[in-house]
Amino acid sequence: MSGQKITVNNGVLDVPNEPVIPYIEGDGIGPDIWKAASRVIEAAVDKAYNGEKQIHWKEVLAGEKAHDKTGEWLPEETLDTIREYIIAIKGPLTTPIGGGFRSLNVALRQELDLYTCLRPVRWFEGVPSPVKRPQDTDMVIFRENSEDIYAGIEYQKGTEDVKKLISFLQDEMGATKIRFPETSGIGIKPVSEEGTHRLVRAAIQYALDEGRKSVTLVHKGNIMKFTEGAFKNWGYELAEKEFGDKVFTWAEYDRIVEEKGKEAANEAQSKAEAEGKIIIKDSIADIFLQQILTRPKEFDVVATMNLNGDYVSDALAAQVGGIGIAPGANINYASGHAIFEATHGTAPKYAGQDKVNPSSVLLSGVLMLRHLGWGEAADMIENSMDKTIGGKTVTYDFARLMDGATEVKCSEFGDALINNL
Ligand SMILES: NC(=O)C1=CN([C@@H]2O[C@H](COP(=O)(O)OP(=O)(O)OC[C@H]3O[C@@H](n4cnc5c(N)ncnc54)[C@H](OP(=O)(O)O)[C@@H]3O)[C@@H](O)[C@H]2O)C=CC1
Ligand SMILES: O=C(O)CCC(=O)C(=O)O
Ligand SMILES: [Mg+2]
Repeated sequence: MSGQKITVNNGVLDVPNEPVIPYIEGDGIGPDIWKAASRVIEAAVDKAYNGEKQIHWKEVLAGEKAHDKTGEWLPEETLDTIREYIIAIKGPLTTPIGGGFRSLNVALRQELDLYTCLRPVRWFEGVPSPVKRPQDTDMVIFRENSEDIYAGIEYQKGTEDVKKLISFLQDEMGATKIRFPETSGIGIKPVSEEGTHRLVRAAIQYALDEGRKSVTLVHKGNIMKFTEGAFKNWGYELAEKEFGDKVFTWAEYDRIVEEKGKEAANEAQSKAEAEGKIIIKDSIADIFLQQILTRPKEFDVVATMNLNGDYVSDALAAQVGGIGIAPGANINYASGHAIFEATHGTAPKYAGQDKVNPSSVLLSGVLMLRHLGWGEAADMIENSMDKTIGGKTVTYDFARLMDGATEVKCSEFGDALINNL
């Protein structure tokens, strides 16, 4: 196979003109969307660089295809290949509910320590949305990707393990609030200072690099004090310690209120805003879900834990047209490793129908191109998307919400995008 390896030095990528990029096709709708999206990416790269740059795709196996071919759901070879080639892209993978194997998506993130799940949420001209002003939603989610209840530390009802754990909690830790100990399953929620620091650091650095206005720490710290509440406190501490006068935090605001009153605190915040400092604030997760809908302009970069980030990603995607157009990336900023993937899953009822919207995985490819420094090709795809959707040539998910749309198949939408490059 031709092509060269991407290398990384101190977290900085060295990208050859013909990089080898591993891809996982994915389960369910994966093959359909990958086929359409990869063709568009190839065409855009070819056009943007007059054939001087080219991606050499290298298929790696995971999920049902891997199981059929190798008997394993996530072969070690797949992990080794992604470790070696640094950057990869994937389609969605199925996770059984309530039993069976644990999420392969989560396993990939954990194995490669891809601690940031980056999910930008913005509206594209012409995309149908359930809100009146979808253009007001422009946020970038930094979801912690390696900890929380999502880590998969769980014990099933009735097992020896759960009995042992419940006895330990009751007899040695003084827990009195397990309501039905005989019939409980137990899940564990690890949230660490280190994990919080590296995620919040990445979010603030992104806000500075991209000229964003604020970072909101989203948590349920009033109820889960030592996990979600600690996330908030550690986030503020990190912001003040590492970013100093580049930020103004609501923790600082509260201190000014205590010392000098509210008016002085408001003045200090206004001054910080005028000086272009990043405002670091926080919001409790339940009210946050209301406010992103009612006052989306007040939010910009969002840093949160794993489960909150999962919920918030799909909720915000809805505001800008739905999960069919919601990209993402899983990144370790220190090692340089990254896997780009859509926010949505395998949508099994549409598998093999060449029907669904390939935009989420395609826009994940756009994020990947930007990450590689190939912004010209990325811009070209986004412009083509504006033009194609603006011309009302769309897949079923948008067509059902638009008047006068031409509904096309997944592959045909890919063709239209290529024509409009
Ligand atoms: N990163 C990953 O690989 C992820 C994997 N999953 C896994 O996927 C499986 C299915 O999960 P499920 O809860 O059904 O969620 P999905 O995201 O797979 O699908 C839910 C619904 O979202 C809409 N949708 C999803 N993708 C598209 C698309 N490309 N274009 C248009 N509409 C789309 C469809 O809506 P409608 O019915 O309205 O047409 C679909 O029925 C599970 O096993 C889950 O664990 C889930 C999320 C992420
Ligand atoms: O791993 C899964 O099956 C679901 C993951 C998910 O919903 C997400 O990461 O957004
Ligand atoms: Mg999800």
